[in-house]
Amino acid sequence: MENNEMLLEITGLSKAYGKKIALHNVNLNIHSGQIVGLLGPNGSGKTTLIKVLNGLLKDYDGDVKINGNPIGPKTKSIVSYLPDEPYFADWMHAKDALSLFCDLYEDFDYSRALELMKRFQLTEDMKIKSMSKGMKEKFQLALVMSRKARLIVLDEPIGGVDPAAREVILDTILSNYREDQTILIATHLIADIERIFDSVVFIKEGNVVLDKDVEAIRQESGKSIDELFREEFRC
Ligand SMILES: Nc1ncnc2c1ncn2[C@@H]1O[C@H](COP(=O)(O)OP(=O)(O)OP(=O)(O)O)[C@@H](O)[C@H]1O
Repeated sequence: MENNEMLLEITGLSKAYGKKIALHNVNLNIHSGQIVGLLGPNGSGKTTLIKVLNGLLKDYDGDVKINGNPIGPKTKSIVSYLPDEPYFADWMHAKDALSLFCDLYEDFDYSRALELMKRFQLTEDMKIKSMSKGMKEKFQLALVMSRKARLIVLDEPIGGVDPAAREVILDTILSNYREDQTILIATHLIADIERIFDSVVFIKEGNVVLDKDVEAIRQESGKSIDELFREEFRC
């Protein structure tokens, strides 16, 4: 589905927390219309990179542009972010969170959110507090995927759901993204998710060590992404 427009341009990105270097001179370009896996072991810098893209971390070195704009209000309005933990208050009902998204994001498509919720067997009158971990994940994913954002960033989107529900979620991601969108997915569940990746980025101790098309990897190495990852990161 890739089109040639460059959506994300990262040049010389470095970020340290005190003495700890989390990202080291990262260079990365990502085109529109792809699903990209951001893969690396614990502490390799994935969340730090995601936070930079979302405008949540500002004190970094280097240059980051999304759709030609430096990180700021313009990019925030075109990035839809699923964090790896629940972010709605327990007192809310699903319909309150839907209204919140409607107020916050001009590009939010309410009817699409309802469609996705239906697919996930969730209803507007459900209370967030009474949802299981997996139900909360599905609900948040339905909201995040219902923005017509250019970049959708999903941090561990299927960590809390059972294997059957994982398949439904992956099919939903595949069938709901458009050509002008890019989806960046950080995950440890590589074997489960790799079927939907167009390309992958391996990150190791803050460095990008691989940035490649999945088809090329499979053809050149004869390996799955999961196998390649295990080889690269074996201790
Ligand atoms: N707020 C912080 N203060 C200090 N160090 C931090 C902070 N956040 C992250 N780090 C450090 O930066 C490095 C990268 O962390 P990051 O959370 O980006 O990794 P990650 O790849 O997302 O890990 P995981 O897969 O476990 O979520 C780690 O060494 C981590 O300890």
